[in-house]
Amino acid sequence: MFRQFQDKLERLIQQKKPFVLFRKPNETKVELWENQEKKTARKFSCNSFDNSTLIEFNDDEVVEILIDDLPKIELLLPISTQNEAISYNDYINLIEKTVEELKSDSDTQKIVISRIKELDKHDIDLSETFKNLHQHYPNAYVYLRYDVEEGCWIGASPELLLKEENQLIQTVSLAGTKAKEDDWTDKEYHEQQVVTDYITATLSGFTNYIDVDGPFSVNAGFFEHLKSFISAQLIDKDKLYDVLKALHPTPAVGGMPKDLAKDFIIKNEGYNRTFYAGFMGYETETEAEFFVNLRCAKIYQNKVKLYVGGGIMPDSIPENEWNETELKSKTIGELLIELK
Ligand SMILES: C=C(O[C@@H]1C=C(C(=O)O)C=C[C@H]1O)C(=O)O
Repeated sequence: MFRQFQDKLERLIQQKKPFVLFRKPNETKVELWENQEKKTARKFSCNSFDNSTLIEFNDDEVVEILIDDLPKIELLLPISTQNEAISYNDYINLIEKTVEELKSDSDTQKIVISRIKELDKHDIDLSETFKNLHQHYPNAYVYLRYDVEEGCWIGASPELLLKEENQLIQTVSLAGTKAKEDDWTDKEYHEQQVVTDYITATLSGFTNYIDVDGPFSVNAGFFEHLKSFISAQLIDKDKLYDVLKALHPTPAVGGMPKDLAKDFIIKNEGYNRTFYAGFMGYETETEAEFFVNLRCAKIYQNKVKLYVGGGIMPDSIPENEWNETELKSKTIGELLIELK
């Protein structure tokens, strides 16, 4: 399999064709997918936050190898001339504005605000970075996606959006972030409950037997989150995409209510999230699994752009929100490996 994997990767790089590599949670193998531009039972999809872009790869010759055998990945990456990072002061003002919106008589209860943090790092070793993410985040969905126009995205998502197998569906409510040494407060429990309530209400139109287990405090590398495990029985298998569409963006990455929060984000955040906080995943004849594109970065020839955000509630403190995004930026930022 190693030879096949290497040949396929080399061919795709040479032909400048898009591809995606991913390692599912708790696995030790990495899969390589291309778009064969024909209808196949195996499909990988990647959807932008605002639903304006959907990328699909159909591939019935997916190859996989052990992560330790992942060869070098040498790509000609684009150069970024645009500085998209927001300053500390501008971010504080943005959070203040968001808190005002939440306290006003508008119906918004929660809005997730995010930013780009730029790192002056070049010559990233993509293969070694991928291996590093795999080792540090065994429970995450680790991926690398390349496209000549768009460039290279890499990430380690801690958040399952939807898994389906034999009509049993699973998802999680993941929200609330704290440093390991701190204690949880009502603010985070409330923030996470908003997500759980939204997910169960959304699923109730499509499923039977909804079960919620949690919330539990879970380790996310440099910090912790609150997480509930949700499962249910899908009534009609053909409605999987309807469930996905109805869930996305959950209040874990958008806000509540969904449309008001999304409008506020698009008007005020000051940059285009593109694929950050969108979702991606695969489906085969027997199962489907989609993750929220969080803890991700775009790798350029001359820099790295990290995408980080956090849920804002009426009692959020702007400085803490900046610190939370700094902490989240370490998930990928501290694990990047430069070429020797
Ligand atoms: C928005 C992000 O993370 C989400 C927001 C969280 C929060 O507000 O506490 C926690 C987990 C994620 O659902 C991110 O990592 O960029």
